Order: sequence, then C-alpha cells, then structure tokens
Amino acid sequence: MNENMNEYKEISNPYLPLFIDFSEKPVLIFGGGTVGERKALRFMKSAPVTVVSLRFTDLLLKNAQSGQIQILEKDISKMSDADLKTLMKGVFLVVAATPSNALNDRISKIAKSTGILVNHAGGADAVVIPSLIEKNGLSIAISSGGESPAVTKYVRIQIEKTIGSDFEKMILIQNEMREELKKTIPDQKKRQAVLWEIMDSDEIWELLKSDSDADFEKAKKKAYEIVKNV
Ligand SMILES: C[C@@]1(CC(=O)O)c2cc3[nH]c(cc4nc(cc5[nH]c(cc(n2)[C@H]1CCC(=O)O)[C@@](C)(CC(=O)O)[C@@H]5CCC(=O)O)C(CC(=O)O)=C4CCC(=O)O)c(CCC(=O)O)c3CC(=O)O
Ligand SMILES: NC(=O)C1=CN([C@@H]2O[C@H](COP(=O)(O)OP(=O)(O)OC[C@H]3O[C@@H](n4cnc5c(N)ncnc54)[C@H](O)[C@@H]3O)[C@@H](O)[C@H]2O)C=CC1
Repeated sequence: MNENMNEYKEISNPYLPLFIDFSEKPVLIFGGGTVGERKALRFMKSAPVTVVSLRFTDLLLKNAQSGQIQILEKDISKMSDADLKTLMKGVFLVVAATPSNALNDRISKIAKSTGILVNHAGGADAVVIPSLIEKNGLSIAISSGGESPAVTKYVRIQIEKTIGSDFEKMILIQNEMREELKKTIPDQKKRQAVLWEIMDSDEIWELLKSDSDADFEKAKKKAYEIVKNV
C-alpha cells in the first residue's frame, strides 16, 4: 500500500446515523430557497415543519396553502437573538439554510445554546442530512460526513438500482418466519440461525426475483420447510 492510500484511511467521520420518529417533532427551517425547500420536503412527510424566510419557492408556497407546512415571512437578519430563541422554543431540529453563512452560524449558535439539534446548509454541523433511499421496505441513509455531497448522491443513485422488490418480499417472509419461530423455538441463537438459513437460500432469492405471485408462495413454502426442519 502506498502512502496516499494511508491518507485516505485517515479520513475520520464522527457522525452516526439514527432513524428517529419525527412525528410530533417540530422542525424549523431558516431560508425558503432551493435548499430549504429540499429539507422541508424531506421532513414534512412526518414532522410539523415551519419555514422562516423573506421569500419562498413556489413549491413551499403550494405546501403552505394546502396546510402541509407553516410559513413565516420575516427578515431573519433583523431578528434579535431573543426573538430567534423564542421562535425555536419546543423545536426538535433547526435547519439553517439562508445564503449567508454568517447568519447560518448565528442561527446555529443560538440553537446550540438552547440544546437544540442543528443542521447547517453551509457545511457539516451537529446534524448532517444524508441521502435517503426509501424503496421496497428498506430505508438506507448515506453520508460522506460532509466531505462530498455529490459522491453521496451518486452512491444513492447506484444503490437505488440494486434494491428490487425481492427485498420487500424477503422482509415479508423474514417477518412472518421470525414471528413463527418465536412461538416454537425458545433459543434466540437458534432462531437467528434459521432466519439466516432462509436468507442464504439462493433458491428463495431466485423465486423472489420473479413477478409471479405463485413463485412468492413457493418461496414462502420453502421458508416454512426450513423452519419445520429445525
Ligand atoms: C454538509 C451537508 C449539510 C447538509 O445539508 O446537511 C451539505 C453541504 C453542502 N452541499 C453543497 C452542495 C451540494 N449538495 C448536494 C446534494 C445534497 N446535499 C446533501 C447533504 C449535505 N450537503 C450535507 C452533507 C452530506 C454528506 O455527508 O455527504 C444531501 C445528501 C441531502 C439533502 O440536502 O437533501 C443532498 C443529496 C440528496 C440526493 O441524494 O439527491 C449536491 C449534489 C447535486 O445537487 O448535484 C451539491 C453540489 C455538488 C457538491 O458540492 O458536492 C454545498 C455547497 C458547496 C459549494 O458551495 O460549492 C454545501 C455546503 C458545503 O459543504 O460547503
Ligand atoms: N446543504 C446543501 O445541501 C446545500 C447547501 N448550499 C448552500 O445553502 C445556501 C442556500 O442555498 P439556496 O437555497 O440554493 O439559496 P436560495 O437563494 O435559493 O435561497 C435562499 C433563501 O433564503 C432567503 N433569505 C435570504 N436572506 C434572508 C434573510 N435575511 N431573512 C430571511 N430569509 C432570507 C431567501 O428569501 C431565499 O428564500 C447557500 O449558502 C448554498 O451555498 C447549496 C447547495 C446545497
């Protein structure tokens, strides 16, 4: 291995992913432009979202009209620290997405001083928003620890191509089998081994790749046979 390879290994990433239930966790976004819009669309699927900005994208206005998000028209640079603090009260996550890094830094500092998580559009801060794949029963989050959002997006596109409906069908089968096994096998290690036997079955994966319902039933039958043979 040459010296440059060792340099690549040096890149350290302190960020850890979590899947958090955002329902009833308010998100407050500063800046209603392209970036603020992208973050708002992500969070509004589960969380109550408010966007504070001078102007808003058409899509943000549309979502405000239909009640999906709240908007607040304000010049943030004219707001005092105390006003910003009041606005942040009870908020779970603040997103600083104005075009001014100085303003974003100020928002971030205030959020941190009150113990609120903050995402900063101008670089990696307390929270980094990952690329997200939600396909066929799986959620996959990708991040480069803020080093290259373009690579993150590229990886998302590559992985998305590989997640077929066979994964969703395997999740259904695994879920059914693990419930079945809990009823019949008290030893967790044994249950784990059986689930992996099903997972490692090329025959089952082949059947799951097919579009036909009959093949899905065949795969399930095969899984039940493995369970019964323990
Ligand atoms: C640190 C972070 C903070 C955060 O926002 O959380 C951040 C920061 C910055 N991004 C910038 C630019 C771009 N961002 C994207 C795309 C995404 N950016 C996202 C996240 C993050 N972006 C966090 C780190 C994520 C990680 O760890 O990898 C994604 C994953 C999630 C989302 O935003 O929804 C989403 C992809 C969603 C998808 O899968 O589609 C593209 C790609 C494109 O659009 O082609 C470009 C142009 C190409 C490039 O610059 O790479 C700039 C301006 C740089 C400049 O001024 O030149 C900064 C500021 C800076 O760091 O300087
Ligand atoms: N994190 C990320 O994924 C990315 C971050 N960026 C960075 O994010 C920042 C924002 O980018 P865009 O959304 O593309 O900009 P934009 O120009 O599309 O939107 C900025 C928004 O902020 C509002 N705004 C500006 N000053 C304000 C003030 N004083 N008070 C209230 N609202 C104010 C504007 O009305 C506008 O709605 C830029 O600094 C950019 O470098 C850019 C691309 C990706």
